[in-house]
Amino acid sequence: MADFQMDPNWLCWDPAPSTPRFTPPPGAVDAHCHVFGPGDVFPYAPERKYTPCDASKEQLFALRDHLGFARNVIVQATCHGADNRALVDALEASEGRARGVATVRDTVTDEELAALDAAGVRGVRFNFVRRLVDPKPDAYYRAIIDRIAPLGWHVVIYFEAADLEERWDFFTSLPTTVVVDHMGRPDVTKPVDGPEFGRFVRLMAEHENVWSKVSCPERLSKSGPPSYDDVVPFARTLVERFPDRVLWGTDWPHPNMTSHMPDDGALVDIIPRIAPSEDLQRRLLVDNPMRLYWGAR
Ligand SMILES: O=C(O)/C=C(\CC(=O)C(=O)O)C(=O)O
Repeated sequence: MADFQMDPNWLCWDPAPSTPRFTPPPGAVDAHCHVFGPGDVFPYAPERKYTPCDASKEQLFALRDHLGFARNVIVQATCHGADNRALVDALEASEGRARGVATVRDTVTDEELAALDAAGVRGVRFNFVRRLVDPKPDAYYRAIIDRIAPLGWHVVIYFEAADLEERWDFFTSLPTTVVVDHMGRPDVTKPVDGPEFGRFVRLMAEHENVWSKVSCPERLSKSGPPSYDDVVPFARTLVERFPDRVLWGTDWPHPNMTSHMPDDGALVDIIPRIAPSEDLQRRLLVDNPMRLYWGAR
């Protein structure tokens, strides 16, 4: 039995989040969350850059119900590397109420891809954040795309704002639907109509296959909890400009937070501030994730 110790000073998820004042529409999807271990059942990957606090599927599903959501999209995190067993276990236990985004290597077999697909995986994640992974050359990712595109899967990319200029040609050449995590991690102390976020808006404006998760105010904010006021204009800009290509997620269990651990109920209460009408809320929380993760391929 593996005996994992979470990193020193690791902030564990909030065991008693508040009940949100905002009621998500029926069928709402938390489209960005993770399961971690438990490490003694699903060991963390040897190549990981952090060892988290365990966060099980049962705990995720309890949070889903507490926050008033119907479904989850569970995203493979780097602490599990390309070992998707914890993810698949959660998908299979979800009774069809969860879909997954996996991490695979370029050596993945067709049988492995078919098994992931049968479990409910609908995309792969490419992570370019250097504190989490050692990014690979573009050709490595292209080889994977050639394998997953026939399945109708999409690609989730996670990068820092500075990477967008450097990898622009690669990101804009991807042939599948591309979902960007956490709005491309803008520096929210810069103006929402300035050149840095302008580049991200241009990415979405010029490339209709690019979607964004309007998630992670707790990671991006400098003004802090519970209202995360400085992040709201960035997320709202994307929701209003691209209402059919945005997704929202809790990011539970909030790995690698160092400033504070968010109250998941307070995160849900930000939704009506970034999606002010019922129509925008329904597209963000129901229509868009259902089309991408539960729709016909
Ligand atoms: O949970 C997230 O989306 C963000 C993460 C963790 C992560 O992406 C990973 O481990 O794969 C982060 O910024 O540390």
